[in-house]
Amino acid sequence: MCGIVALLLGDPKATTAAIDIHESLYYLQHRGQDAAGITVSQGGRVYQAKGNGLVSKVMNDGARLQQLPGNLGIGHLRYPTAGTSSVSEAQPFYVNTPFGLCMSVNGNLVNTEELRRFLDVEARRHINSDSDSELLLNVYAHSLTELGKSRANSEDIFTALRAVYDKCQGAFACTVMIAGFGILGFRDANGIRPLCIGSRPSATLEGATDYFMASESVALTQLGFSNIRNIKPGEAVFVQKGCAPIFRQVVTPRSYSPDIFEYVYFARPDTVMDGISVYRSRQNMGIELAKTMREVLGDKIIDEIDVVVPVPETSNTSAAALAAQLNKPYSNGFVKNRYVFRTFILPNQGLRKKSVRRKLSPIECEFEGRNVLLVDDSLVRGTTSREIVQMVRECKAKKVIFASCSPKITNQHIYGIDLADPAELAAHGRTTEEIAKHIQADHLVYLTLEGMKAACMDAADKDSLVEDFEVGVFTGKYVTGVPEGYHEHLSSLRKGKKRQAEAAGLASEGRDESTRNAVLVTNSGPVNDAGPEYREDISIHNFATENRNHE
Ligand SMILES: O=P(O)(O)OC[C@H]1O[C@H](OP(=O)(O)OP(=O)(O)O)[C@H](O)[C@@H]1O
Ligand SMILES: NC(=O)CC[C@H](N)C(=O)O
Ligand SMILES: [Mg+2]
Repeated sequence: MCGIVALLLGDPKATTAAIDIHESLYYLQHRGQDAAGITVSQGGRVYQAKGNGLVSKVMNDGARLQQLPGNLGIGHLRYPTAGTSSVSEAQPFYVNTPFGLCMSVNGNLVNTEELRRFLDVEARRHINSDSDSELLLNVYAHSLTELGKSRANSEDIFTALRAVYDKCQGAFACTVMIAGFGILGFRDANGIRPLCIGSRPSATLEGATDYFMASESVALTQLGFSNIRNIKPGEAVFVQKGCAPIFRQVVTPRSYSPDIFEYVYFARPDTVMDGISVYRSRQNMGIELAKTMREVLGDKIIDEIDVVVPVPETSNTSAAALAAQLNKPYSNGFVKNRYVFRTFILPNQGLRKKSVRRKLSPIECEFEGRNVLLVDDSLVRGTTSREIVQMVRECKAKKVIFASCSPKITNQHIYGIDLADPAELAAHGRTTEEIAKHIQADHLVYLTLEGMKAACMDAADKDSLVEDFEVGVFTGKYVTGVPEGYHEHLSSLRKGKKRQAEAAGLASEGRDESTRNAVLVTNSGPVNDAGPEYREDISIHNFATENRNHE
């Protein structure tokens, strides 16, 4: 679930867009820890720095910003869902034809094979990586080229987008920079992935306005932007140098169904997404979960609970509300190591496992001799819950009850969160009792899907247009539908990649990710690194290009 941004400074002489973009990426780091990148433009020339790692590492604590002059630009934080973790798939992507186009994508496409064939055979564009985002950029670039203009106007920018909506199936929110011209943002026709825009007065040119787009409102508010407006499903916004933004409904919206996973896990609590406060939605989930627990477990078991403990960090908000609703003491019984990041979005299972203990440690006296209720936002592979329950038992708790703010996760997430092969999900083929046994809890309670949806809807402000939520991970029904054989295709890609990694001896658990190469690309397109690729899941092999015969 990547983070994307775009900025246009109102002062045409300004050169500091990269400084603000860099700053904003710190507020979105939780959306992707694998790679980061910034691309800016000055006088029509494109400058770019990207690589594997956190923003601070890639930008060398800001030292690289000196090489990034410009008054407009885009940024990206990557959490891979397609292709590999290779640095050649770090974003933004750049293509020189037409006009110098750069793109940052949050999302995932489900018809990549078809797009690859189209780009190879019909559009005759070379694709240099396994990333689905590179495909999306090239579909747009091809469509813009087909207009046959040597200079584009804002109308052309929107017209060319129609092909993206026609051809690309899946979920996407994108920011684009057209070198020296302006910034563009657009969102899929169901509004699955988020994007918003805001403005602030220019600090250096009186009367001028800066415009900024980002995945989450927190990045805007922290940088002094206000008048925040969500881009609607199927809508685009273009901000040309020196002009006010133009909003355009490119295609008819199919629905307004944001991904519910943003609210339960992904987004920061200080974000308001599509008119719904993430913080309030999590509080409501806690309240709903308390009610469900009473229904499922009965008063006796609830009365015996001595303490409610969140599994930091995302569940803190829900757990506090749940404790208040049950009238039970709340304790921060786990200490979160502030130097360890999100474990779920780490790229392999060995790292995830190791990270849980490194990240969370129990305060023994908060558990000893007590009936403990542990609350987490989600139970996906069960990596966290198994370790945590074990730790609480080591602290001599009397009883361990586990409660999840999400319903059972039984299906793949196909729109930008790399959940796992369904067979790796804790709930795969198991009843609730069997899952409780698997994580060694005495009882396990899940929030219902209706409860979770209601919790989010009840947190909506009066202007929110959200109609429903994308909940395919819980139901197996996805708002866009998927091409026939897609799940089997994903599964065989995963297996192939795993076999490849094992054969190369690279699948060892807990391998140090810092051995990956990082490069600084300035004013250039995607570059293939020679570094090891040992991500254990999806890799899409570029058969089309490989088999191309020029004779
Ligand atoms: O069942 P699992 O496969 O372990 O996945 C679920 C866990 O992963 C996430 O935590 P994470 O450490 O990523 O982030 P957080 O600090 O925001 O809670 C999530 O909040 C759950 O705790
Ligand atoms: N999490 C995301 O939004 C991923 C974007 C894109 N599919 C990639 O793998 O790079
Ligand atoms: Mg967590």
